[in-house]
Amino acid sequence: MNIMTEAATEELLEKKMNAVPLKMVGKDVSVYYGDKRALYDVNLNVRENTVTALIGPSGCGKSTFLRTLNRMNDTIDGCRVTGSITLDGDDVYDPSIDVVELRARVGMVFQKPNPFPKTIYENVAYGPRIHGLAKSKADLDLVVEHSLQKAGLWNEVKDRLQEGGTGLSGGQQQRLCIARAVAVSPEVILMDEPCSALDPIATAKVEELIHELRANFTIVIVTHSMQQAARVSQRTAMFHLGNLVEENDTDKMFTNPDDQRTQDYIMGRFG
Ligand SMILES: Nc1ncnc2c1ncn2[C@@H]1O[C@H](COP(=O)(O)OP(=O)(O)OP(=O)(O)O)[C@@H](O)[C@H]1O
Repeated sequence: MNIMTEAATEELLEKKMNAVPLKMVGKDVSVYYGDKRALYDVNLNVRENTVTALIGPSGCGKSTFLRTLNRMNDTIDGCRVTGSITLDGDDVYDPSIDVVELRARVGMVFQKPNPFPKTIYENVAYGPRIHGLAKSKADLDLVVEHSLQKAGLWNEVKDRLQEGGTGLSGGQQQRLCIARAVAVSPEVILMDEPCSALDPIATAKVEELIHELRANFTIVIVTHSMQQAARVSQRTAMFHLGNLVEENDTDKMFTNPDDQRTQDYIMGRFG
């Protein structure tokens, strides 16, 4: 019988994870809102075709870090980022980077479903059209269909593509936003508490979807729910007061974390 010691199991896990290529790398990332520092020298790797969950108490900097990955912080007045973030080895803050292009490669799904006030079809077709990803109307129809399929929404909407996206239920709207993100063939999808406005059934559907999307995309998700982090992610990063406390295999993080602060947070002792 082969009984592995805890240390051997951890070593094996680490070896396995180290074999997964790095998609995005954050090095010494600090973020300031005016004079206020929100992140302190964060070093965090995002691995390919992996779901990485960002957890930690309110205000610890999860969303701030998430937004550095596709430069959404650029849109906030007075926000300054130092350190470096790379995507496939390229600095995303390099002045020569086209930010629109970057956000197509690193897409985002927000907390509150925010479909455009347009038809279901147009919500999904808009991105591929502006990025020139479809050569003909037939091409575009296919992109729309495939994106809605990947978002697990096609069967529910295929007969009402010309109806308004805002007429869908909250859960359907969020899956429509996921279809919209997927439509431009991103490499990374950032999700900022994507289920916080959804009921348990819609949440379960989105979580199932995250599982499926991992085959084709790299996903980073901010969540307040530790159960959700445990269910959907393979890696978890714990933030506290703007610091990255620990980044680890999700199972290990929730059973035997390295840092006492993670243990305390998981046990509900703060936050
Ligand atoms: N636009 C902003 N202007 C000024 N300060 C900000 C801004 N956005 C965030 N902050 C501050 O930066 C810190 C980190 O906030 P952030 O939203 O990243 O935390 P979070 O962990 O995602 O929190 P929550 O779980 O409550 O969403 C907080 O102190 C917050 O008040």
